[in-house]
Amino acid sequence: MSEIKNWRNFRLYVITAADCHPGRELIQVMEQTLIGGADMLQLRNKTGSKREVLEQAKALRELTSKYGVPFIVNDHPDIALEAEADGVHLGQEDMPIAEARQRLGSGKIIGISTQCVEQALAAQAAGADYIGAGPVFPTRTKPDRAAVTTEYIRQAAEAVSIPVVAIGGITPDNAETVLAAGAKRLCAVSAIVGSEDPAAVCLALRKTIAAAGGWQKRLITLNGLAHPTSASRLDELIHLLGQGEKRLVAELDGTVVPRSQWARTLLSEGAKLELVHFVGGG
Ligand SMILES: Cc1ncc(COP(=O)(O)OP(=O)(O)O)c(N)n1
Ligand SMILES: Cc1ncsc1CCOP(=O)(O)O
Ligand SMILES: [Mg+2]
Repeated sequence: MSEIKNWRNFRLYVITAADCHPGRELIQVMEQTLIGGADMLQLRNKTGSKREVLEQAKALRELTSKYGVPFIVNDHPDIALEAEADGVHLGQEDMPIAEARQRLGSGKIIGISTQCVEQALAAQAAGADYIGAGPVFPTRTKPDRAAVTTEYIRQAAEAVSIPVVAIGGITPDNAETVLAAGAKRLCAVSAIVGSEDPAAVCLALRKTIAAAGGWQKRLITLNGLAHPTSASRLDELIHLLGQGEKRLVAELDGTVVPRSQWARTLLSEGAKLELVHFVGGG
């Protein structure tokens, strides 16, 4: 089992697809997803050389570490290890779980793609840490795989106790349907990284997940009072409080956080936050 703190609370998983954003840098696009609230990232590069994948993995490792977000490498346990990723994602035709576990050790996350309940149960029994369930809808990102429909999402959510993440053709327009089928976690690729504004799409998906009750609340202390919040970052909380435009000083656990760092500052359970308005002028 993994040692990465609280990673199971993830709700919005984003996977790279460089062909969806020609002319825009991978790292910049993925940073936008983190700013929008992605809380799990995967590097998926099906065409690059191993050297290129390793370079991208190292860069994404550095980026995700800044945001405290788990980072997974698709298909390549060896690259996951070398880049110090948090884990690997494997499909039914990839390396068997037992072999990947042996290579990675117990501290890394192993995710497995599934398309039916038998595969979900087998993955759980073999020690998978989470399963991907999909494609829920037909998708050009994985064109040869038939859609499993939301019926499988319902079945998978019931069948296993490890986290299930719904994937495939998910957009802000159909997310509610997937959540209504029992998904608590969504993964989207083209709808996010192919958008002009990946942060806005992530925020829209997060809102839908939160509205479905799937966004875990943290209990923090705000100006001395208990305050349950669905915000995971300081900027998000301040926005939810309607204070975004105000002149504010934010002190988190005794340290003043400059406004430029609010988007990178995570709120953990039990955090103590003081928000003080300051009045300018003489
Ligand atoms: C979260 C998640 N779910 C499913 C997949 C697909 O993995 P796989 O079936 O091995 O197909 P490729 O992605 O390797 O083409 C995934 N990568 N991530
Ligand atoms: C990698 C993968 N595995 C199942 S569906 C899928 C692709 C999902 O991409 P999109 O969100 O663009 O449909
Ligand atoms: Mg694979």
